[in-house]
Amino acid sequence: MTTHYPKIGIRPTIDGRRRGVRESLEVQTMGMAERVAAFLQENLRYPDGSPVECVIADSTIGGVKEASAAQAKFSGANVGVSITVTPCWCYGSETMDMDAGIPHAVWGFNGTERPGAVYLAAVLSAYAQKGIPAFGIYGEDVQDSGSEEIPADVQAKLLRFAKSALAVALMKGNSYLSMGSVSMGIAGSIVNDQFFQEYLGMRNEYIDMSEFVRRFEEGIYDQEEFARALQWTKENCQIGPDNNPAHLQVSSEEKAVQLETCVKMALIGRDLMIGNPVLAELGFEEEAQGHNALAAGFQGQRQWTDHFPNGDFMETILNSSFDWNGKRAPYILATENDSLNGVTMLFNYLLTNTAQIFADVRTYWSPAAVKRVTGYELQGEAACGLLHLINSGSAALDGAGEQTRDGQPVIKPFWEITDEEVDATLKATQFRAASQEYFRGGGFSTDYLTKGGMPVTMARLNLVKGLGPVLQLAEGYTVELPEEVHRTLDERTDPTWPTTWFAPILTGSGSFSSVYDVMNNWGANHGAISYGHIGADLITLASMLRIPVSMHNVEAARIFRPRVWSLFGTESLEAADYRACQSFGPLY
Ligand SMILES: C[C@H](O)[C@@H](O)[C@@H](O)C(=O)CO
Ligand SMILES: [Mn+2]
Repeated sequence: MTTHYPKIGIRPTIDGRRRGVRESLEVQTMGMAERVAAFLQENLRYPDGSPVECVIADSTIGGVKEASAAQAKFSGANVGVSITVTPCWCYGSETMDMDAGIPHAVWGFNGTERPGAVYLAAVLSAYAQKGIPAFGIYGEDVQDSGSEEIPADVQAKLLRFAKSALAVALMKGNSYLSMGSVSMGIAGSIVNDQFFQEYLGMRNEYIDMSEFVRRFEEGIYDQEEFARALQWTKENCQIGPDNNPAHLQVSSEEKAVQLETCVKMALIGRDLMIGNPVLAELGFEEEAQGHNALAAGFQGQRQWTDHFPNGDFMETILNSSFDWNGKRAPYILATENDSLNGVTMLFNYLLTNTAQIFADVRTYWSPAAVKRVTGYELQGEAACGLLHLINSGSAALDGAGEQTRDGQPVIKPFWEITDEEVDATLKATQFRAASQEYFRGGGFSTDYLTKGGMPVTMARLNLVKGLGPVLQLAEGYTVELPEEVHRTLDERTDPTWPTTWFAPILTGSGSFSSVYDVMNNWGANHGAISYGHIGADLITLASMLRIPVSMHNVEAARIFRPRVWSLFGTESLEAADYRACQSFGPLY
């Protein structure tokens, strides 16, 4: 994984006319750039928790010579995001950033002394004409020329743009690693390399699951870390009751061996993704390199799980914000090698720096069906029905909701999580013998119940022949049911798997007319669930990648796409989005 993170390039553009105009604007223009840089550095962080870095052009940009000097500086500094700021008129196509491979935004100061908005409109039309979509940022209220303030509405747009643009930049050049191949015919695990290459700028790497066996047998893992990891697991991960019928339960000796295999798998899966210098010390220089994977998927079912312990422990631990080495950034690992859900998890993660829940979108429970089965009347956020999100596999432990902010359950970036929250999460989780009928090789599934009341967003990427990738998302809340109601519903499925009860927010139209409609329009068997209402960020990110959004419940006021999208129509934003994405085509 690339550790030299991409930077945000800031370009102060200016009216090139000397002998009065340019001179009078130098301080204000460069000041805008400096204040935007400081603002972004204060508010955005890279996946390792360090503040994002901005690079400001050496001079204000009044013409093409200075534009290319800025370009040269940026290309030597790994700039992956471009923000142009100006309080005044500048020469549109002469000052614009022409790098078509990165996201662009322009903030035109809303003032009266100088025409920043006129430049904004002029340069955005140049971007439109040249096929380089750019985001326009224009404050709603007029500011005085001396104002050093970044108004709240401008701040919100700068953050939404920069967060999404950094996600684009962070993906570029990294890999998705398939560990195994297609799981049980799941289309998302028929990995489409064209999609990764053209839409995400990512490479596809592949290994056969037999590589795990080779590493077990030849001892290609850090033995010291393995001993430490196993001990930590035994001390911290509670083994819950075995739910298998008596004749299928395996002995405790056999379970102990399975647990060792599960822990080894976690070490090996991580090493395959990002490499491990210790392997070089053991004489395995090639293996020490890893696959530069920012995300991965593990096939598991069936060739692996019919014989070996399942991937649940590995998937859960790697996706979580901590392990035996302490708190750390999650690794993004999809169950069943569902690469499209893996990429959705990656989007969610890069926008939030938080661990993700991977789940089957298993059951729509109507109020009537819940009432019939339990006698309970669904209420509150759940009054119109619920989705049961549950899966063997990749739900991060963080999904239990045992972290808090202002007394409310949350999922935080790893650097904000306390030791007490790690403990509470482990105490809220059981590792339960895998269902032997499904998993003949055994293993342990992660069992927790997500705390209610968390704002979350469920998203999913789909591929459609002739159309390409399409994103769908639903903002909503996690729900806490009365204990016996949960138990009755959970026991009808597989109670050894983690459950999240999800109530999407309804808008009364389209796919959000009812909870049933949300379920009925979901594109595949999985969803990626993130803490927070991040639908607007996902929409912005999708537009940068030219991925249309087929269903969402985000109000129009929060939707922020490149300005040129409005030239594809403003009456139906959804239709305009499809036309714009099709017209521009994939980013790479
Ligand atoms: C055990 C089963 O095969 C599950 O893994 C199955 O329901 C899925 O998760 C399919 O995505
Ligand atoms: Mn599944």
